[in-house]
Parts: sequence; C-alpha cells; structure tokens
Amino acid sequence: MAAQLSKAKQRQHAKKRAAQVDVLARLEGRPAAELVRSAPATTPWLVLLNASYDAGIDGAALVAALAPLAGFVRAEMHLGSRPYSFALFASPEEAEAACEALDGAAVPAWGGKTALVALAAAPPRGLPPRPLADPAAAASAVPGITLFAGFVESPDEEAALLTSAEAAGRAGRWESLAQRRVQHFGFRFDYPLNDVDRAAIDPAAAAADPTTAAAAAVLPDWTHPLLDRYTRMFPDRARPDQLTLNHYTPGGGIAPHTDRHSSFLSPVLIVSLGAGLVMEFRTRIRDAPPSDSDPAGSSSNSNGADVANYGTDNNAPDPAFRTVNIYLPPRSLVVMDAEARYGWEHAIRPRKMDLIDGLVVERRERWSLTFRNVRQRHDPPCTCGFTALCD
Ligand SMILES: O=C(O)CCC(=O)C(=O)O
Ligand SMILES: [Fe+2]
Repeated sequence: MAAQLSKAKQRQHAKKRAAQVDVLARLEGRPAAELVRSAPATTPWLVLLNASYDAGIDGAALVAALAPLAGFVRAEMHLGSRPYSFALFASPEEAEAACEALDGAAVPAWGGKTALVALAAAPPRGLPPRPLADPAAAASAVPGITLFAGFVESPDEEAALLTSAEAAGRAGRWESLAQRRVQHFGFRFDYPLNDVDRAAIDPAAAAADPTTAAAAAVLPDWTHPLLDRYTRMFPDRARPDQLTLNHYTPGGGIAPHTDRHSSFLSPVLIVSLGAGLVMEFRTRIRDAPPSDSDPAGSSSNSNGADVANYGTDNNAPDPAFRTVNIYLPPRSLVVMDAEARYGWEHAIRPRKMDLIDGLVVERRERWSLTFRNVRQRHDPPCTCGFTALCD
C-alpha cells in the first residue's frame, strides 16, 4: 500500500479494507480466504474492493487508474449491485506491484477516492457474460442475425442523418411511448390497434401510384442513400417501404417483442445512430414453464410498445429463455432474418448503462432507424412455424 501513509492512517485503511473484504465474501458467497490473499501473489488478478459502477466509477474511470500500471491487461466489472470490480495483469508479479502502487492511493480519475485493493486468491467467478460484439459470433448465437459495423460510413454522415431526423421531429411528428418516442414514415404502426395502418402516410404519393400500396409508400429523401446502399448489398431483396425512427434517452428501452409477423415481412433492419447499445435477443426454451416476469407464458408480438416487466432484477436473464446480448455499435446495421426475425424476440433493457468489453459504459442518446416491408393484403400470410410468436 502507498508507503507514505502514517501508522494511524494505515490502521484506518486496513480496517476499511477488511470491511470491504467482508462485503466481497458475502456477495460472492465464499469465505474471504478463497477470494483474497496477502503477498506473494499467486494469480494475475486484483480485486478493486471499492471501485464499481454502483460505487460511482464507470468503465472509463476504472481503466484510467489501471492503464498506467505495468502489465495491465483488462478489467471486469459487474453491471450493478456490486461495490467491487476485478483487474487482470500479465503476471502475478505485475498484479502484486500494481496492488502495492494502487492500494491506499487517492485516485484522481475516481474523484480523489482512496483505492482499496487486494490480491485475488483465484480468478473471478460469476462475471456477467460479455455481450457479443463480433458479427460472426452474433450470427452463430442468433441464426439469421447479420451485423454490419460501419454501415453509416462516417460520423459526418451520421450527424447529417440525425439533423434530418430532428428536423422531421420538429415538424411535430414525434409520438411518445412509455420508454421511447417514435416517428413513422411510409406506413404508420398503430400501437393501440397493434397493426400497421396500410393506408400510406403520404396520400398524394399514394394517389400518384395507386397500383400497389408499397410503391406508394414514400420514405424520406434523407433515408434514400442508406436504402440504396442496402439494396446494393442485397440486390435480391425488396427495398423497405416502412420506417420507424425511435429515439431513446438513457434509461429508455423497448420491451421484448417480435415485430408483428402479420404486419411485416422479413427481414427487419435496424440502423443505430448517435450511440451504441446492447440489444437483448431471446428465444423460449422449449418446455420451460412460464416464469414470473412473463405470467401469461406468452411472448409479445406487439412491436414493443409496452413497458417491459423484468421482475425484481432489471438485468437478470429470464431462465425460461435462451438469451443473447449483442452490442450494436453506432453507425451499424443489423439485419434480422429467418429465425432471428420470426423465432426470437429483441429488447432494449430500460437502464442507463451497458456492459461493453467488461466495462460499464453509460448510455447516451440513441436514435434507431427500423426499416421493414409491410405485409400487404396480397402477400401470403406468415408460415414461419414459430407458433408461440406468430399471430
Ligand atoms: O431501437 C431499436 O434498435 C429497436 C427498435 C425495434 O425493435 C422496433 O422498432 O421494432
Ligand atoms: Fe422490433
């Protein structure tokens, strides 16, 4: 520990540290001796006893204190409800030197807070799984998901899209829902009715080409470069004719749902703007009994207008479902097709932060463009076979 402390301060520090070790042992459900040890280090892990998102330190602040220390590899945080985090070093010796340097030091990146640090007796257990960020991993975990980072080609293009979206909003188009606000283009989704309104939004355009409603649906000019790009990537696919623009502030979200099968065809496209975010995908485990947070035992096929009911823990996955978290970076496109479109639900948990690469990152305002093709009366009905989710 920082050597310059007086004897009295050292005693005080040791007491605080012991109290935090007790908290660690209680929350981890293991004796302290299995969790922390005194020198020499036998593992390359440190326990940062009083540094976590709940303790007021986010991922960036945590790393700011650790990155200058020799051999620092990475940190592992919990999303919430723990006062501690973990740090991995390249060797036990480097972990020990880092512990010596940091324990008892006032850390500027933590607002001057005094660090309480211990050598870990074993690697951490029970860390939350990292959201998938790699497109290949996402595609194999949720069949039918294709993630394209950098679909919107530059921050400038992103800023221009957001300016256009905001301008449309100033024209009074925002519709406020429980945890987000939306604007519809082409065709409007009627949440109380739980179906798309098949009368195209732009009646003049519809009158100009009354042959098919799809041809008459007009998406705003500012979306055309994105749709052209998508059509070049997937020349065999129909050009989307419906857009829902969603706007979320931190803490907002969307309940688990599948975009209504009878309202929309496949695929569904989501472009993320302004900020990235972790999206939850889930599919019911066959034969799992209905859980408390899903009392009817039925999944929503509602286009996500309602407020999510996650029971007591806002972050715990529902055991009745196989759940996969995928990080959607800003400017990315995710295409949900096949099983991902029809057999899985997607959701955004209403919280203010996400766990990205082991670090808690505060959410920022996010806009998403959800492009779809309306299932018109002349289209065949859905025959997906995912009966629980199909209307
Ligand atoms: O904002 C998002 O990324 C999801 C939106 C969505 O699921 C929807 O509009 O149906
Ligand atoms: Fe959706």
